[in-house]
Amino acid sequence: MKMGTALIYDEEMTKYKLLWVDPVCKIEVPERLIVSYEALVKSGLADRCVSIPVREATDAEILLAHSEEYLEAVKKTPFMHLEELMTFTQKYGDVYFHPNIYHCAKLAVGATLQLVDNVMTGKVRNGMALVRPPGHHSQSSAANGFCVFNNVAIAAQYAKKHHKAKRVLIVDWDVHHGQGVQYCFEDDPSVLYFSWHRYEHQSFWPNLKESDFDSVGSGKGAGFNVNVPWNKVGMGNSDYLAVFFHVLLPVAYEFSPDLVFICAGFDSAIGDPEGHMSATPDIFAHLTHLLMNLADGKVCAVLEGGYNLTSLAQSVCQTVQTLLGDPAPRPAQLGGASAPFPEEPSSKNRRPAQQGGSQGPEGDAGGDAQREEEKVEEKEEEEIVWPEPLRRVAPSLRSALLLPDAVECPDGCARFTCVRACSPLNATVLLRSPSPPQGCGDTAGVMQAVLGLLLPLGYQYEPGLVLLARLPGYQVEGGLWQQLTCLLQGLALGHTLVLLQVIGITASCLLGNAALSLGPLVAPGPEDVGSFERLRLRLQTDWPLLQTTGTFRD
Ligand SMILES: CC(O)(O)NCCCCN
Ligand SMILES: [Zn+2]
Repeated sequence: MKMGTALIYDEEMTKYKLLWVDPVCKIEVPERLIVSYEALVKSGLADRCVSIPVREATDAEILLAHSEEYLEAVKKTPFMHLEELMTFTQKYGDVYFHPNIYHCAKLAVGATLQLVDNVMTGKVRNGMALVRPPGHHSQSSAANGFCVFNNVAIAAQYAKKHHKAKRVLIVDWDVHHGQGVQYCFEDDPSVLYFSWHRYEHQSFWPNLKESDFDSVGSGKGAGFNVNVPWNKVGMGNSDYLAVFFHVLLPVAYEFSPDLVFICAGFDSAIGDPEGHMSATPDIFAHLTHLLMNLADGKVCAVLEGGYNLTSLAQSVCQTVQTLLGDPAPRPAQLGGASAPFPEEPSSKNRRPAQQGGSQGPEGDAGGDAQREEEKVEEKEEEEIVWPEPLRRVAPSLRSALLLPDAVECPDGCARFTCVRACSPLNATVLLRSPSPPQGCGDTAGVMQAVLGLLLPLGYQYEPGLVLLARLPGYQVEGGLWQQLTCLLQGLALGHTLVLLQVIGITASCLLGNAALSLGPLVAPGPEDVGSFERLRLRLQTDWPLLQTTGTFRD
């Protein structure tokens, strides 16, 4: 199984900015990329990644999701002077142009396609493209929401065309609805688009009726568009995990994609001036981990939004460190709606005053009003603090095995005589016993129980150790066993003790490899569904993460 995480970034994409006063666009600053990349370098994560160079997208690639006339119009912007750029910008909503933004937009698409090439050809297992301008709002003939070309929509079309991808999953955890992606794949059953987004009954930007939960796609694409609108702010870690367990993951496993994109916008993190959500940066480690066993681990994360420079940098690091295979941290603040953090934070996580950005033309009238508004906003922002994510240390030895002498030790594992001796991340005790009877329960039913019961319970219980036993009588077939072994490593900081008869397929998971895809799942049997639902209803009063109805009623 291929290892390695690609990181695609080029500082050229920091070389455009807002050239006039625009209170809506002033948050989209070059520093977003700078602080993210610097945090990856400072934490040592950048060095652990495979650095892949960016390239410019070709016209043909851009035309996979945009019209000729739009591309031709954008091609003219490098030669425009300020007034022409402002006039051109007026044609679109909540976006700005700059003489260098066309070049950067081609690099953002090209970087995303480089990531797809390296993942789909197995040169790396997964990766992240740190790009700007973002993409998920731009449409066939329109720039929108700081986006010029739709990086992920183009890349999904590209993966289908050039890498024969049959089913592509796009998970959009940005706090804004990526309507550009939804429009692009509206009637396409080969691309499943999932988005949660701040909505507040259509009162939040982009104020679209089609961002509501009843937009499910059309024609052959009906059912392949999943919108989760947040009708209030302050959604937290429990809400995000509950949506993954009870909505996204069952659909994603049934869809069984051969490639996963993440529209990785971090304005859904705490402290963001757009999102006003309460989820802490460490939650992106868990969201990433829960997606990494789809598509045989082929995950391409592409930066979208994120405007609090502190939570953005922390969230990017949490995401990349998980793509690298490090165990996820203990999730903070689980158990129902997020509670306000203690007054005295362990660190001063504050949004630094915006450097650079919108210095309008001299003597502009808006200056004082804008400074007033900024003071109000800064004050509001100042109150939001959160704990610094804990350092996640991956032990040098990932997996150790206690084996009978005659049994060969799989590559990458270490034979040990006692767990304490080498304090590995996980450990396995191999039991000698007659070959196990065949599996029980159907795959879909077991996966439904894993996603809808076992994982929510496990996250709420926060065990110090996960004990996995594959013993006679209650066998699950290999692919399921791998999914279970991988998914449960998101708990207990990855400390997993496995008791089993057969080592091969399990060792691969314990070494951090992705579980093999289960293939498209059929509906679980009615008796499974019934017993599962009765159990969930009985348990949910004690385990809020099992709740699926009360959580979302606004
Ligand atoms: C990429 C993005 O989703 O963060 N853009 C947000 C634009 C907001 C305009 N009011
Ligand atoms: Zn956004």
